[in-house]
Amino acid sequence: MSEKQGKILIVDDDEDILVAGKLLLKRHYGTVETCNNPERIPGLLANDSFDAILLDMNFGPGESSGAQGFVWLKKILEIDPQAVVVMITAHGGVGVAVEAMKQGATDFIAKPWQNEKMVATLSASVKLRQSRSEADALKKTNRTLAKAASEPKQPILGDSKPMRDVLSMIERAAPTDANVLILGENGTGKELVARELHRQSNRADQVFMSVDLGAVTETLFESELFGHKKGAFTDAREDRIGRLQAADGGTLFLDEIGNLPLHLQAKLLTVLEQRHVTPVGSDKRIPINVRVIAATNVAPARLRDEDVFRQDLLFRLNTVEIHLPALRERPEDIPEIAQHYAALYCRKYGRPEKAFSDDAMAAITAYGWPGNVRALRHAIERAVILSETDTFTGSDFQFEAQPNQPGAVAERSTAPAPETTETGATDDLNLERLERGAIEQALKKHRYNISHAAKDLGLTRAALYRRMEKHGL
Ligand SMILES: Nc1ncnc2c1ncn2[C@@H]1O[C@H](COP(=O)(O)OP(=O)(O)OP(=O)(O)O)[C@@H](O)[C@H]1O
Repeated sequence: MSEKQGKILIVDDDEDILVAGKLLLKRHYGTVETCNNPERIPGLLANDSFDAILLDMNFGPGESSGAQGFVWLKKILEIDPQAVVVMITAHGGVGVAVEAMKQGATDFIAKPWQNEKMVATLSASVKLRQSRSEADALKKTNRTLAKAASEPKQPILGDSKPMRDVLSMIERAAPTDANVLILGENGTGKELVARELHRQSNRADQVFMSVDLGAVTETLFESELFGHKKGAFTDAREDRIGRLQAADGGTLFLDEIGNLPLHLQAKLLTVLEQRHVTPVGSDKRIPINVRVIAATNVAPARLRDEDVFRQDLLFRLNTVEIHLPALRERPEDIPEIAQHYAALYCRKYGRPEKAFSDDAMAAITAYGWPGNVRALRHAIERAVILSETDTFTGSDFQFEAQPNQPGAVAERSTAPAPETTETGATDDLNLERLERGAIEQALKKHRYNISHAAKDLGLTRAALYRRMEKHGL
């Protein structure tokens, strides 16, 4: 907004002041309204929004205590807490003006005023109003976005005993603000559970901020989490708010916490203990109020090894621990999950809904699903796209051989493994197939630990997930 467009209100019972003020300010602002009776203020504010209000401290002959000014200042701020009010004081009434500022006035002008001083004060006040309005609008947008983001997009499916226990833990832990550590293999639904904890918590209309610690590089860890000041390092071209500060008031989800190197674990612990962050290059400590939910696929026994994970950090994170069972430990949940995602993808791809033949359901229920629910979901999506029959049959699903897995089903893969020569080099130079082969190999090598497989392949976890989806893995 340029100053020419601003809207100013002058409230004073002295007509001369009103005329002089209007004449002066008209040159700088789009609208200047005047009012000689403060009783009209509520009516004016009900119909209009002003960028600044000039308010006299005293109304009526002989008044000099400023009492009425305080009354009307309070009233204005009740009607519009973002209002910017500049008090007009009698010469020598500085003490009263200072008291008015303590009570919420933005500034004051002493009568008789100097024109330049009046214009400068009003200009600063209008800018303040503008930034207050912007901050207010941003807060409202944030709240709406946070609410939309925490709407339940995906139900947590499964009615097996272990899943009923998980749901009951969520219900009990969610409203308490206690830190929660979620443990489970890749694809078991850890992030889904974290979002559900947030959704059922008292912070549900605040932000849910997710940080994938497996994807944050060591060099950028502090800047990403704690923020930085402009100029703190070569690439710091402007101030940046860290993820922890951005999560203020809401829930901070620390995913892949088990992948954090020990020295960074120490830094994270300090911040969580002291409940404030200091951006890189700044000496200002910023208080933060976050509920921490962390997740990892690292096995509990390994997490309790102090050479791998700081035990003081573990104790800070695991006030409540939720263990997500692998899908092979609850095969009775598979039909419900399969049917849910089949219906979802049939709708998404505009296919008529399809049932599962008995042999198809038996095959997917018997399979060990090393990639857990995520892999089952992808298998269903692929079957929806490729299946040409009225019902899903066993041949619509491809399973990897799992020799050591109870319940493993026949091996069948769409892409034949690239043939290797005696030297171990491959003759098949088709890039797509090579990529698929390398990903399959890495996943098997790391027992479907996505972070480790991604690292081995030189990819981020997100990039690996995208490629797994592309190849239907
Ligand atoms: N119980 C469940 N019901 C429905 N969908 C589920 C369930 N568990 C997981 N999923 C789905 O599986 C996919 C993976 O879930 P999610 O990302 O929460 O797993 P994760 O354990 O956090 O995985 P990772 O450790 O690899 O990050 C998502 O698409 C999610 O919707």
